[in-house]
Amino acid sequence: MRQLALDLGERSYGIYIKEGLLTDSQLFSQFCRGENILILSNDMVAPLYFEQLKTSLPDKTIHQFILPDGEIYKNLSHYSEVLDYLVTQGFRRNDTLIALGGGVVGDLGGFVAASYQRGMGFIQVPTSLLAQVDSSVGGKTAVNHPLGKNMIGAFYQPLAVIIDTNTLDSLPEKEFVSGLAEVAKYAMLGANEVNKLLTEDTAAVLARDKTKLADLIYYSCAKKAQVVAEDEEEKGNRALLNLGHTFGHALERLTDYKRYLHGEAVAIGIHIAINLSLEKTLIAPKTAELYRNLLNKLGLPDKAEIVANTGDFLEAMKLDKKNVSDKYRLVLPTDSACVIVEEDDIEMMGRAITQQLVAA
Ligand SMILES: NC(=O)c1ccc[n+]([C@@H]2O[C@H](COP(=O)([O-])OP(=O)(O)OC[C@H]3O[C@@H](n4cnc5c(N)ncnc54)[C@H](O)[C@@H]3O)[C@@H](O)[C@H]2O)c1
Ligand SMILES: O=C(O)C(=O)C[C@@H](O)[C@H](O)[C@H](O)COP(=O)(O)O
Ligand SMILES: [Zn+2]
Repeated sequence: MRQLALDLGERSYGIYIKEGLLTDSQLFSQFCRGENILILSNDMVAPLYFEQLKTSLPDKTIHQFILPDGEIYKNLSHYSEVLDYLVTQGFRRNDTLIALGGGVVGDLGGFVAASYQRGMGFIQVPTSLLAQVDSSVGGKTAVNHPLGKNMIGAFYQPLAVIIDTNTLDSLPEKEFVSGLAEVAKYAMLGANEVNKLLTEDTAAVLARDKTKLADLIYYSCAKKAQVVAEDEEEKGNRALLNLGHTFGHALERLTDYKRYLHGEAVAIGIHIAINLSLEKTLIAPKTAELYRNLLNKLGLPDKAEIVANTGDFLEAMKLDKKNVSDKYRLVLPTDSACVIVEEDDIEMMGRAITQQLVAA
């Protein structure tokens, strides 16, 4: 088993990566608190994996809550439905919520766990690539508001992240590729092992070679754990993990969370960030080309088909959580890793956005 720790003092936790962990009852019994367990999942993932997970919890009373599948359901109304269930079933603070699914289930479930009786036990069991390399680690939990992505949430760390890499066998290709955007992000943030796997073993990664994937997940989580351990609540360098997200989140919001998967929107957002880095001469054209080629080779989109003007984009970007003043706070790639810059040149940002838009 590959294993990592996210070092947060008394709230440190382990990230466990191996094929078949869904049925590892020893591992689950180590982290499940209380008598009652709520397995939160959705109507795509639950039919595939709920029963397996249930066998790992023989001594507990198991409840399930199944959300409809999709980003559009990561909202306050579904958050509230889960809370209603916990209250009416008499869950206690000492009980545990297990999020079984992709980032949507993990983000919504984490926010429920954070707020139910001011914090119940929480375990992340991510089943999509994106959730295994990114969303299950680091404690950002949230739901969307119609006007802004992840607008309502909390920092709340899980007790453990248990990654069964076998679940990736059933993940649709488009979702798999979407997860690779966040992996490419780590490469651009200077995670050398991740970069090496993506560039030298591209075919094996795309063919979902088990060993390469386990390595990719391990090194991605290691990079994220290191950044979060140094800045849990995004007071500084954690914002680097937001590369591509200022524009990506605006794109998701302008398309009502329906048209682009999160990773797809982030990939387009990274291209916009590269455009800005080029204009500000923060990056050499050769490095920019390398990054663009990497994203293209992974099968990610580079242009958004959207009926919106740059004004709509810039308006949506105003709600970005990184902003601390009237300026936009952006993460921009350089020849080595990325930098955080404050920007208020609307014209320049408009040009960078326009280059990645095509008429729908
Ligand atoms: N909290 C964080 O740090 C963080 C980081 C990155 C992304 N996110 C959030 O995560 C979400 C995106 O996550 P996602 O890409 O996992 O989306 P998702 O949760 O919608 O899952 C993607 C799709 O794959 C399906 N699926 C998941 N696992 C499967 C499996 N093993 N087999 C078959 N189908 C499976 C899901 O039902 C869904 O249809 C966004 O809401 C994004 O904002 C959060
Ligand atoms: O963990 C982080 O920090 C990230 O920024 C990871 C992102 O991939 C993720 O999409 C996150 O949910 C974005 O956070 P937000 O604060 O911009 O909503
Ligand atoms: Zn993301």
